[in-house]
Amino acid sequence: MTIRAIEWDHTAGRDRAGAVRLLDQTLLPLRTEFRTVERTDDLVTAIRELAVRGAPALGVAGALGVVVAMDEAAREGWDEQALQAAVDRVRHARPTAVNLAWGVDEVRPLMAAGREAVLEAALRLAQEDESANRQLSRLAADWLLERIDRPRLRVLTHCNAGILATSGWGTALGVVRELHARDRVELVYADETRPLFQGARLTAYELAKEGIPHVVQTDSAAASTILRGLVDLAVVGADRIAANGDTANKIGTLGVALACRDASIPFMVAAPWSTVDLSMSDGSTIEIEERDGDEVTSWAGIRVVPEGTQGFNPAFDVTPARLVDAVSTERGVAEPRSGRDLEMLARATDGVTH
Ligand SMILES: CSC[C@@H](O)[C@@H](O)C(=O)COP(=O)(O)O
Repeated sequence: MTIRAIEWDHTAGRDRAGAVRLLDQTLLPLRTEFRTVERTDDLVTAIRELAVRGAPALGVAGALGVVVAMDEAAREGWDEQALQAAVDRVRHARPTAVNLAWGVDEVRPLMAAGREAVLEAALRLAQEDESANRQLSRLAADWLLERIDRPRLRVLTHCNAGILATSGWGTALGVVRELHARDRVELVYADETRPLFQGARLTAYELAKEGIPHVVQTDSAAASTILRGLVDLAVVGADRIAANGDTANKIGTLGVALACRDASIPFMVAAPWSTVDLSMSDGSTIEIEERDGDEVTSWAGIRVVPEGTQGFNPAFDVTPARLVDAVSTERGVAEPRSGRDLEMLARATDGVTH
């Protein structure tokens, strides 16, 4: 699958100076449509609506968002304060995935060097994301195949951590793709991922395109599927990983991890280093995005709860390090449950780039 969730279109935009091109993920899998974004607030809206989503893709959105803001400032005659405020709006569009702020912060210092320098850095960041994903997928597959003695693996995943959530290849689904390339996948159980169905709509879309055997199950089936012995491992992406291995990911991930622990099967997190937040020693201070309750109380625009009943809609949960067997990154595989956490991996690989 060669589709890109987010890229820079060099000739798009009103004056053909370039603009962000997003695959509108709110419409998949029924429609494949793209949004051309050349205004900061349209990018913020696209991020909030989840037209572009997934932590690594949000990192790219953050970095390219700085270019969008600079171009808009030039067009509209904004002063420096208005420009910086626009960049901040992108940076804070969603709170949980550290990649979004990271993407902005990576290129922001280059603003003084001019728009081309920022654009070049943002495009490099996107490229590096894809190569990081490929590397962490290879390392993850090696780790898993050393530990699970089966010709082909039955894999459970939650939400969407594939091509659509990154600038290419994918993280958790990148691991699945790597295993599939080695002819080691029997079946993927994709949790549908309520309330916005990233698993049913997006993960199934990617797996189908790749020809990887899969089924979609309700989120509430996951624990039972695991305890019935139908699954050999779970692999998920992450929005933020604290130094000790506590991991924020899509709501429902924690239940998967608890079931994996009870069944004594590996629970793996797959994420590029840009998702690791060493400034947080543990996950207790990770801000959990709370989304509109209507996403829970309605389905396809139809209200499914009684009038007057409110929805509660935390978008992420934090899985404690004690439940995380492995975190595969491009810098290596940490094993938080055994005490080999991200801090240790950082120290061991300081200065190592892949
Ligand atoms: C490689 S994507 C990792 C995570 O960002 C993903 O698992 C996830 O939870 C995405 O949530 P979303 O709300 O769709 O942005």
